[in-house]
Amino acid sequence: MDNRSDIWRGVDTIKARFIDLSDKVWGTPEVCYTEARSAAEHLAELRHQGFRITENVAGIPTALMGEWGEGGPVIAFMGEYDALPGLSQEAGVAEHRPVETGGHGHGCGHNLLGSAALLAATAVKDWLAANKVPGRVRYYGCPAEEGGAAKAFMVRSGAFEDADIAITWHPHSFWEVAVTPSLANTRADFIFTGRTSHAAASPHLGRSALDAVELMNVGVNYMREHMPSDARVHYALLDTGGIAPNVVQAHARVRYSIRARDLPGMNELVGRVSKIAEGAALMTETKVEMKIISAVSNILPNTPLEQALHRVMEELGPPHFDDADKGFATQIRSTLSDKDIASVYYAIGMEQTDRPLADFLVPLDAKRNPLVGSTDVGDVSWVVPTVQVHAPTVAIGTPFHTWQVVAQGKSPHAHKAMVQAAKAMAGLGIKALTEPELIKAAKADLQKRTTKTPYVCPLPDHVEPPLNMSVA
Ligand SMILES: Nc1ccc(C(=O)N[C@@H](CCC(=O)O)C(=O)O)cc1
Repeated sequence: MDNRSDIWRGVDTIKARFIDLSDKVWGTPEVCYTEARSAAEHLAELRHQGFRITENVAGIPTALMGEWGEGGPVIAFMGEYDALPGLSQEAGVAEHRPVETGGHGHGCGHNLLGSAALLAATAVKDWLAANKVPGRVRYYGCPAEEGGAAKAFMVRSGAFEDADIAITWHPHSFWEVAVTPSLANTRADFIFTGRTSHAAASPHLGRSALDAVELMNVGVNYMREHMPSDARVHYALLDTGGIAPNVVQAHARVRYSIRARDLPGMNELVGRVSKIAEGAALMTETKVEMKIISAVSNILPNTPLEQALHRVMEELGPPHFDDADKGFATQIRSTLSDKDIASVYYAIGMEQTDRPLADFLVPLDAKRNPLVGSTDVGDVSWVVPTVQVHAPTVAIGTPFHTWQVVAQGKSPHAHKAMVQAAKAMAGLGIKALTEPELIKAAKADLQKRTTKTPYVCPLPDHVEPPLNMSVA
C-alpha cells in the first residue's frame, strides 16, 4: 500500500479550490477578531466538503471547527486567517505600493496558512472515505493569532480535549520541520489615572498619568539589563492623555508585551513589570490598574512527531520552483538588506547561499540559533502532541510583518509552497492514522514533558477573548 503517494495525488486533485480560497482571504485582510469574511469563506468550504460544523468555538464568532469521519484517532489540522494592520500592499510587485493607505495586509501569510491546513484536512477526509479507515479529521479555524491568543481561549474551552495529535504549519523562508520553541507571552494594559489641572496656573494640583507612563517605561528599560537574555519586553502607547500640553493628563494607557522562555519565567517578569508600574504610580501620586488582554504559552516540542514529519518531508521533497518563481523572488531579494538574508541563515545555522528560494530541506539537527516570537500554537502543544511545518512561501530572508510578505502572498511560488505544506501535513496525518505507535509515542513524549510541570493556562479565569482589541 502506497498511502503517501495516494494522499499527495489527492492534494493535487483538489488544490485549485484552496489556492482560490487563499487568494480570496488575501484580498479581504481582517485583523484580530474581525475576520468575519475570512471565517465565512473557510466555513463555506467546510460545508461544501461535507464536514460537520461547530461555529462560535470558545464563544469567539470567527473561531470554527469542522469534523469528518467516525471512530479511530482524531487528527487536528489548525489554520489561521488574521491579517496585520498597516501592511496594505499590491501583489506581485517588488516595490512598496499600498493598495489602500493605512489598510491591512497579510504580512504573516495567514491567507496561505488557513487555506493549506484546510486543504490537508480535506485531502485526509477524502482518503479516509476512499479507504474506509476509521478516524476523524478536524479543521480548526483559529482567528487572532497576532496577539489575540485565540487558541489559548479555545484550549481553555476544551475544544482540543479529545484531539490525538495537532498539525499545523507556517509560511517561512525555509523548508523544514519547525523545531525552535517560541516564547510565552502576556499582553497587559497598565491604565494610569491622575488628576487634570491647568498646567500653568495650577500645575501643583495636577497629577499626570502621562508622567507615570513615562516613568514606568524608564523603569522597565532599566529592568531589561537584569532579565534573562532570551526574555523580551516591549510596549505600545495606547493613550497618552490627550493633545493639549496645557492640560495635565489625567489618563494614560500603555500596553506591554512580556515574553519569556517559559510560563514561570514569564509570570515572574509580569510581576516585576507590575511592581515598576506601581512604583511609577507611587512617584506621581496616580493610580494604576493592570488588565491582562491575552496570553500564550511557549511551544513544547514533540520529538516523535518531529522525526516522523521530517521523514515525510524528505520523501516528499521541497517545492519545485521554476525560472519565473526564481525571477520574482530575486526581485524581492533585491529589496532586502544583506542583514535580512544573513539573519535567516544564522537562525537555521547554515552557510549562506545565493538561492532566491529554498529548494532544500533543513536538517532536523541543524545547529540553529533561535530567534523567535510567540504563537498561540504554544497552548495547543501543552495539551495535544503538536508539530509544525515551515514551507518556503517567501524569498529567502524576507522578514515577516513586512510589505514584502504581502507582495508575495498570491504569487505562484507561495501557492507551490502552500500546496507542499498541505502535502507534508496530510502525509503525516495519514501516517498517524495508519501507524498507531506514532500517536502512542507522541503522547508519551508530551506526558514526559509535562509530568513535573503540568499545563497551567496563562489566561486568568476572568479574562475573556478580547473581541474588541482591534477596535480603537
Ligand atoms: N511562525 C511564526 C509564528 C508567530 C509569529 C508571530 O509574529 N507571532 C506574534 C504573536 C504574538 C503572540 O501570540 O503572543 C509575535 O510573536 O509577536 C511569526 C512567525
